[in-house]
Amino acid sequence: MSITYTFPSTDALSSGLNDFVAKRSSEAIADHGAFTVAVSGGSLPKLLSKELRQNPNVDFSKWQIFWADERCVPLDDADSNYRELKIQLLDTLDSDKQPKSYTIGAFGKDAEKAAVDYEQQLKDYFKELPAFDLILLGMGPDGHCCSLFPGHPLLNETSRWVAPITDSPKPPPERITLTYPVLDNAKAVAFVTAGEGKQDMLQQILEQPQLQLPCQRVNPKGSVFWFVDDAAAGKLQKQTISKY
Ligand SMILES: O=C1O[C@H](COP(=O)(O)O)[C@@H](O)[C@H](O)[C@H]1O
Repeated sequence: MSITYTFPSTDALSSGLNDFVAKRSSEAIADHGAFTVAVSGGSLPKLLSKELRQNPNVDFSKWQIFWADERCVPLDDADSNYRELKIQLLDTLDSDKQPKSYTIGAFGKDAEKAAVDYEQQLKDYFKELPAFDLILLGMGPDGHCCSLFPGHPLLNETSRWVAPITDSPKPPPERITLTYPVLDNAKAVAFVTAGEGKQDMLQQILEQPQLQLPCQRVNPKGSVFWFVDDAAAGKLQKQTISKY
């Protein structure tokens, strides 16, 4: 099942996302004592954190945060997906509210070593194929999500949970990414995208399923949600959209 929610502005989008994530977090913590979430980079950390960081009802200390993809750079590098979430969310939380963050190891540009190490971190926590409570994904202007790019052989990876990529068309070239076996085993996946620059790609992804772009190939056991602003939704047919 896929549901698309649109919002009149990016502030309203952040607000809707805050409600949604807070509810998912509370339900997961009530059910099994933790909220396992995989977070993307790009524009997502800012859209996610704007309201969420001030939400007193979210028990961040029970969050287990993994990254949907990460660039093979130091954690304090401007390209680090971890760094962006740290700035937008983690640094704003009190020390007793800090989540557990599972960051990429320090292997320089060695994406293979980083992927093996990150998969082991997932295995140590989940013991079996991860069933994330929520995976939060962005949508690149070419339809990529995580570091799964159109036409790339990694789209066909079926055994690794975390794969290396050394030829990412978007810099930096060396990255690691969750693979479809993990994405498709999630309890819920939420795509978040905003801005007029995403209009054409969003229309293709939601209304031209035959294209089989990376975002369209995400087919989890749980539901898929799209959180988009009106600017990005400008070319969608009305029946594609639901009210939040
Ligand atoms: O490189 C990446 O890009 C995508 C999309 O980013 P956006 O800025 O267009 O939202 C992001 O989801 C991914 O995590 C990141 O590594």
